[in-house]
Amino acid sequence: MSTALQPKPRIIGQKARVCIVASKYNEKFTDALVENAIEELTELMPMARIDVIRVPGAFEIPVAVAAVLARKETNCVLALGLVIRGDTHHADLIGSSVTDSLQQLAVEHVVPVIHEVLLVEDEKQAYSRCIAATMNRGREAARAAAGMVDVFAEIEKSMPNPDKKKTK
Ligand SMILES: Nc1c(NC[C@H](O)[C@H](O)[C@H](O)CO)[nH]c(=O)[nH]c1=O
Ligand SMILES: CC(=O)[C@@H](O)COP(=O)(O)O
Repeated sequence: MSTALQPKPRIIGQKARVCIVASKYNEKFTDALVENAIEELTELMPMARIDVIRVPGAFEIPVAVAAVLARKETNCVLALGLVIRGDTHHADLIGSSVTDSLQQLAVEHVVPVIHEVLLVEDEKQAYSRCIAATMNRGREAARAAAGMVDVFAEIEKSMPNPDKKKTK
């Protein structure tokens, strides 16, 4: 399984609204995820408005994503967080519940939700994914977001939805 970053998608020239929902827990790492995601988004989607919402821990991410999607203003949500495995099963419970909820929200609202709520073994794994460049998951999130905004624009162009509001 490749852990390296996927190539950059093409630049999105249109306006779009993107929202980052990130947990604060393990702040040194989650702050770095957010910073990397914003830098990459700014390059790939220069016309996008980027909102950032911070929640206490990874478990709180899905409900905040739900609140954002309920407003129907956003083209893509990036969920960013870091769970470091402890001694109990708590980390796995959070990881699978967050994963299931994010996918359910994306499909239910038909809006891409990018999943970079990471579950790692230790700070070494966290460092290489949140702070170092080679496999930075904040940048990966931004690339996936730009790719999905492009995919949705293509779908809209080839199969216009007459019920859809004109602008987001
Ligand atoms: N241990 C980690 C947590 N734990 C906190 C939970 O996410 C949650 O805030 C709490 O259970 C209250 O509902 N969160 C992380 O994001 N990362 C961790 O390593
Ligand atoms: C994911 C957590 O909240 C976790 O760090 C808790 O640690 P432990 O499993 O040792 O209670």
